[in-house]
Formats: sequence, C-alpha cells, structure tokens
Amino acid sequence: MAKENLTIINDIAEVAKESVDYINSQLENFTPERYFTIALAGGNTPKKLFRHIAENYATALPWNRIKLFWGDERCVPPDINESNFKMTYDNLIKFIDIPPENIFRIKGENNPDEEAFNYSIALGQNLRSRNGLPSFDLIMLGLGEDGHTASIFPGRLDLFASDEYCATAIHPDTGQKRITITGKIINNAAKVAFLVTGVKKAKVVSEILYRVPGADKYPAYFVNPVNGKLRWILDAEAASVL
Ligand SMILES: O=C(O)[C@H](O)[C@@H](O)[C@H](O)[C@H](O)COP(=O)(O)O
Repeated sequence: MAKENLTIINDIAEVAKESVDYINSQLENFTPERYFTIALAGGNTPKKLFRHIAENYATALPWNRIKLFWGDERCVPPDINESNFKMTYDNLIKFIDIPPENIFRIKGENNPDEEAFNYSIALGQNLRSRNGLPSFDLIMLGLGEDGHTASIFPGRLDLFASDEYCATAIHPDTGQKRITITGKIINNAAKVAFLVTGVKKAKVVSEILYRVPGADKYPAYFVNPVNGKLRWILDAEAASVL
C-alpha cells in the first residue's frame, strides 16, 4: 500500500472539505452536460460525514450536476432505520437542493433479484463507460469487522469475478437480504475511498493494507481500481495498529 493513498484524520471536517473540493475540481474539468456520479456507503460511519456536509457545504456543490447512487442497500423499505437510503436522507439529502431525478435509490423493498437487474440497467444508463463497464467517478466504501465492503461478504469473493454490475447477497450473521454493486464495478471506478473509523476495524485494516498472509479472505482486500485511485481514510483508532 503506497503511503500516499492513506490519510489519517483527526476530524471528519477534513474529509468533508476534501470531498467537496475534489468533486468541485472534477466538475470544473467536466463538459457542462456531464454529471459527477457517486456511489455512497451505507451503515453508520458515513452519518457524521453526511451531516457535516449538510451543515457546512449544502450550497457549496452543484447538486444538479451530481448523481447519487448507493454501493449497497438492505432489502427493507426506505422509511425504516435499517435503510441506507433513509440514513442518507436523514443526514444529507433532506438538507440539500438536489433534483429528485438525480437520486438513484436501490429499491430494497422490491424483489431483490429484479431490483439488482433494474439497478444494473440504471448504472449502464447513467454512468460513463470505461473498459466496457459502467464507471463511477467516486465510490465511497465502508469496511466491516469481517472485512466485507458494500454487501460483499466473506465467502462471496465470486462477486469480484462476476460480470454482473449488481447482485443480491445475504448478511452472514443476520440473514438480511442485500443488493450490492459487484467487485468489477467497484474496481472500474475513477476513485474509490474507504472511510473507516473505530478501533474494532484496526486489525482488519492493518491486515489488508499490509497484505498479511490470509488477508485475502477479506473481500475488501480485492478493492484495487484498475485505472483509478484508491484512498484509505482512517481515524486514529482504525489506524492504531498500522
Ligand atoms: O450496508 C452496509 O452496512 C454498508 O454498506 C456496509 O458495507 C458498511 O459500510 C460496513 O458494514 C461498515 O458499517 P459501519 O459503518 O456501520 O461500521
């Protein structure tokens, strides 16, 4: 892991400012009709980041030129707390002036197989094509203590070889049905940024970053954008055994 791909933060404000500056700098170089496409992470870690952006940068981004997607979603209705969409809505979307047509919710309440297919179509229709596959401008990923990312869990490394853009998955502990983008889509992004906090993630972060033997059991180990950039953004606790 090249050290320049690793940032240890003291405050989520650093990530918020860097994210806003990066998206604006990219949009400055895009043709006027081109959108910035981003796949957001779910879970709890993004909450503080989203809320900081909502409170400090709600008008600092041209939301009409940004399309929001998710890297994964739980197969639940969008109005319950388990929903990654609800988490994003409550902490970001409800505070920003983004056109509804720029929000591509994974409809987790629908039939998972059908929705995975429908979301794959949406990716193909809305993302730039690179290497013959849809390419996000930015994918934000979280990391589970078991080394999963998006909803690619241990034992499902086949989702890094799959030619599908999206797939269904099952949370190994809860049995919860999920829909996730696949490894090829993740690794076809222009930029992928892990945001990981907390001491509970420190061991898996260290094993992945230092490629220790056996770390290839972790799906996140295989995140390495073919033409893009990979960033690990950690707080001091998550970086505590590096
Ligand atoms: O739907 C999800 O839960 C996420 O996409 C998942 O990949 C998450 O990023 C990790 O499980 C970390 O979750 P926390 O941020 O809650 O630790």
